[in-house]
Amino acid sequence: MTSDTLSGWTIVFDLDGTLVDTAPDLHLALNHCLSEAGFETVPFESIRHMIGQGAKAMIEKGLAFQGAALEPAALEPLWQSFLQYYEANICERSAPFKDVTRSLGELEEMGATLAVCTNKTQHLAETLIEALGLTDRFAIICGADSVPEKKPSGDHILYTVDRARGIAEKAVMIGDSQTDERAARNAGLPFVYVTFGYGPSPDSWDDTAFRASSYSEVMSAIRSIAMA
Ligand SMILES: O=C(O)COP(=O)(O)O
Ligand SMILES: [Mg+2]
Repeated sequence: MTSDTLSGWTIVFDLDGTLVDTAPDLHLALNHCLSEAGFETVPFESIRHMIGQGAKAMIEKGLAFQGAALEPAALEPLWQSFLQYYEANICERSAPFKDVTRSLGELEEMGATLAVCTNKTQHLAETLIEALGLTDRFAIICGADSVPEKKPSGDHILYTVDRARGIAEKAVMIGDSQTDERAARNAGLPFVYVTFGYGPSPDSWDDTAFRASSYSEVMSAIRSIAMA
């Protein structure tokens, strides 16, 4: 591939489970807020299925895991406690997945613009990416609270592409969950599903969806999309 193969292309990445393995730190923060409020903690193996729709949804799933539920107002203090703990301990054990840093560099060399579209809050997403030294890689980081409707709304992705000064016709979404796949479909973007994240895997596949079990497969998928 020539060095400008991806010129004009915007590659949009989900954050948790796609760029960064955040499960260990999210697990500690979730258990902190649950136990502080007098609930049981949840085992690490269960956390993967609770990530992907934002922190509030994760806390609700942590409660449901033990047969509990709270009204929105009663959930608020747990959410605040989660946010406070997580912000202070956001990058204790979190790390980019294998080959992420190298692949981002290669995409940049090929002329692509890189962006993050995440259901994390804007502040937490920026804090994590900064802690990992990756801020300069991205034209834009677009958190759930910086758009009117978060993923699975396609608008979250389209807004991200627009703010990265890209165009939807030359954009790809990379993500680890059904939420990402639905958002990509709603936005009309090709989608690359990474199998090493937290899932759940998409419930529908068409010819615009690719499956990648490593960053080298992510790179191949992006190449075939751009060359189609
Ligand atoms: O924090 C979450 O639950 C989701 O974040 P993601 O959209 O980056 O996967
Ligand atoms: Mg994710």
